[in-house]
Amino acid sequence: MSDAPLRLAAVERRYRSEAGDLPVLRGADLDIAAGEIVALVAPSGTGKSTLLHLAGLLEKPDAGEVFVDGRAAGSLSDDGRTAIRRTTIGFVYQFHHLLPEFTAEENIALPQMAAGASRRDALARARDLLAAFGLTGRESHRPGKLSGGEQQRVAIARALANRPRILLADEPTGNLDVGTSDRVFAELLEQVRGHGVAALVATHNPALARRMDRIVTLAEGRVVPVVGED
Ligand SMILES: Nc1ncnc2c1ncn2[C@@H]1O[C@H](COP(=O)(O)OP(=O)(O)OP(=O)(O)O)[C@@H](O)[C@H]1O
Repeated sequence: MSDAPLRLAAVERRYRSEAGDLPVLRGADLDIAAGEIVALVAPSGTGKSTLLHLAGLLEKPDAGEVFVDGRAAGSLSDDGRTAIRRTTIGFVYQFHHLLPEFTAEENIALPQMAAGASRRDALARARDLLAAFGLTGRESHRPGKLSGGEQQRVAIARALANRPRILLADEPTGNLDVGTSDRVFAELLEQVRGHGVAALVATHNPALARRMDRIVTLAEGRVVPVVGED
């Protein structure tokens, strides 16, 4: 039995439509160790979002199993899955989904409070994370008063707020210029390595992918390694 924070074993997912069945994942296997960051680089439509949704317990596989810290997600109730999503998994979406009526620090504090932290502790951690991502001075800004890149950094900080065991990200630095993207990614790496997070990052950016521990792609519904060309 693997003790990897995240393990997908023989996962299958197909979508049904009037045109027939579309098998997207057909026996996908993936293990991510604590402190390991894996790049998922695959053409559009091959199933990256589907894989991230299954890993994040947002969808259930048609066959196979997702293990979080060795526990089979299929054996959990809906409440149990929600609890794991809240406390164990951090998500960074392509479109950040920050709450517009709350400030940057509140956006990072709220998931901590939902997981049981006091408002005071949650805000203190929010400020630390904002500082780590270069956003000191922006704590009280609402998302509408932040640039796209700043909003994305707040979203990354929010994903890390509950010290997740697993981080799932879809183009986490997509809106950032090269210099900012480098710095934000360096901080993300430090958080992942320093806190033993298992991270899966979908990206179309080959330079970013090369900075991760390994690169995988999707081929015929399976996860396959990409061997470096240099
Ligand atoms: N809810 C759904 N119902 C029917 N088909 C779906 C559904 N979700 C995804 N698909 C189809 O499944 C395939 C994989 O979709 P997915 O979003 O996982 O791809 P992706 O690799 O993330 O693509 P992109 O890089 O464009 O975001 C696509 O052909 C898509 O049209």
